[in-house]
Amino acid sequence: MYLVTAEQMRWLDGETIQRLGIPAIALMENAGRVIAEEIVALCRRRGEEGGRNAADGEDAGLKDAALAGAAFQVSADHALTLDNAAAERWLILVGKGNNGGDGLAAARYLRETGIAVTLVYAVPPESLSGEAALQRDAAAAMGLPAVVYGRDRLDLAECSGILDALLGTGAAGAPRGAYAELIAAANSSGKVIVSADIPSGLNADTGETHEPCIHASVTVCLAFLKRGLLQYPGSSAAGHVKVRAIGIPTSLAPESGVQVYLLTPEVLHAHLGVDLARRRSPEGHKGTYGHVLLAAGTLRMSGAGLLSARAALRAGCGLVTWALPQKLLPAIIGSAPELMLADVGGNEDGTWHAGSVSELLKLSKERDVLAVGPGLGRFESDTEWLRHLWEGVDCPLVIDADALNILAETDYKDWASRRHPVILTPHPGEMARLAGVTTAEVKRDRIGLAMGYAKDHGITIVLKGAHTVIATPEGQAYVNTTGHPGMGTGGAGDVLTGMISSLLAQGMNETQAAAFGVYLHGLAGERAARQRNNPAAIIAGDIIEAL
Ligand SMILES: NC(=O)C1=CN([C@@H]2O[C@H](COP(=O)(O)OP(=O)(O)OC[C@H]3O[C@@H](n4cnc5c(N)ncnc54)[C@H](O)[C@@H]3O)[C@@H](O)[C@H]2O)[C@@H](O)CC1
Ligand SMILES: [K+]
Repeated sequence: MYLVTAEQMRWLDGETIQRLGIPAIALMENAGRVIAEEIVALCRRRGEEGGRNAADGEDAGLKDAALAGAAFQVSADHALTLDNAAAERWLILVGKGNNGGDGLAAARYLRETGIAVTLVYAVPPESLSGEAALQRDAAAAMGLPAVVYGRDRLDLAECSGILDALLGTGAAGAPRGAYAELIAAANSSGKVIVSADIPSGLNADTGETHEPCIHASVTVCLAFLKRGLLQYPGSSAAGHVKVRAIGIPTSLAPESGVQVYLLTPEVLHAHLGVDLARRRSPEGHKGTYGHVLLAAGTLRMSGAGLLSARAALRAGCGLVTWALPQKLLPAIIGSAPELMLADVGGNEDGTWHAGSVSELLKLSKERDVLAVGPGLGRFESDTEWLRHLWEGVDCPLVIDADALNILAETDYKDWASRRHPVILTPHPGEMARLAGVTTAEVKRDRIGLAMGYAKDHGITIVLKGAHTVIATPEGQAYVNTTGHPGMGTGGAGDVLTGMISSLLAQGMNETQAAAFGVYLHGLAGERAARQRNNPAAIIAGDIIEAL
């Protein structure tokens, strides 16, 4: 599934209208219809929860008896049929553009089901133009009641739900005037809100929410997912997102320049070529599945290394060698018998020493991946140390945690010189240090920033957080959907580093390893949450055990 920008969406709309010859009003009719269907579905769920369909059994019995002898059967349009329609009163907030037009079309379909609707125009209806004006006239001809905000009396307390069709992908900047007032009033009404396409007040590309922004329970996203719906805080404002087709062919998408995908099993398999079944050769042995070298851990943060190493093994590689300061050895020996340990010297207090670089370079010759960073800490001349690894290690590099902070401080930026792939796995704070911006700037557009950085530097970025973004050197990005807030726990990132390294060692390319690693990590977190019965109880080790 694609994730588009507002500009790409405009291009796709335009091509459908011009190249395919589908009139814009037809697309708007489809939009109105699918929005109405989702509102009906929501009302039905609400009715069922309220136990209002208690008499259904009796009805069904009668219908069965009547149909038993019938040769000819007719059924109503189920998607637009609602038993308790008379109990519903919806306000349709209508903006000036095509988003408002979608709302007007939806209002007509809703009225057909028996739901009472009132149109609330944010601007005088005379100011609507194009297809939106056609919809305005159709609604008026059908006799739908309408008020104009600021001119007529309006009481939001009298409705059972609100359709937000104020602003869509054509919005520019923070909602102004009547738009802002209606958004604020809708949010404070306590009523259920459904947004047409995107919540009004949301930046469709970045997920930034302007002040004010609609807080919807459901967003009926039209044709293609908009990037902003997958980025926070936009994700929270959108509520449950339903993507509905309106007649714009998916086959046009590649030409629109879209480069961002939702990370689903289908994308992993069909687009990225990942073998989801993870078949192993009957002839395979530990040497077949790759060997990870991990440089991680200090005396005070030995757990980070241990978690990474164990996660790598659980993710399927044949062997893991953990290179660590000598002082850690007595504490670690026996804690994970499957691991190989390599003493690389170090300081008296159990921290790393820059002199370890020659031993690491030697060790890396026999290994398929070097993962560096979890619990590494900082030490004297660490920037030189990392530069030597960068230049000298003849296999893919995965760089995490403190190693990212070291990298951010080096002036060594000869990224293109590496023959083998580099994967960086920053959280937003580390990403900010790498890119020389603030954490707030990273969060303002996680997808855009990760894509730009990965492409500029020819590396793969795994920007962690809710909906982790994987950005490739070729300029594509994948946005993850697995996982949950319970995974915000110490060590979860170390586990991910181990998993990605393990998949690389098993022969996946850097995009496959990063994307599949992130996806599996989230899935394992979900399984761990089910096993514990509560996401809050999860610790990083549970994620490893759930693999
Ligand atoms: N063919 C198409 O283009 C289709 C578009 N669709 C709908 O059309 C939407 C995009 O429509 P438009 O491009 O007309 O734009 P919008 O309907 O999103 O809104 C643009 C209008 O809102 C006003 N406006 C913009 N920013 C504002 C702000 N900050 N404060 C107050 N007023 C502001 C301006 O008057 C502008 O004309 C989509 O989100 C979707 O809902 C659908 O009807 C399907 C087909
Ligand atoms: K909207």
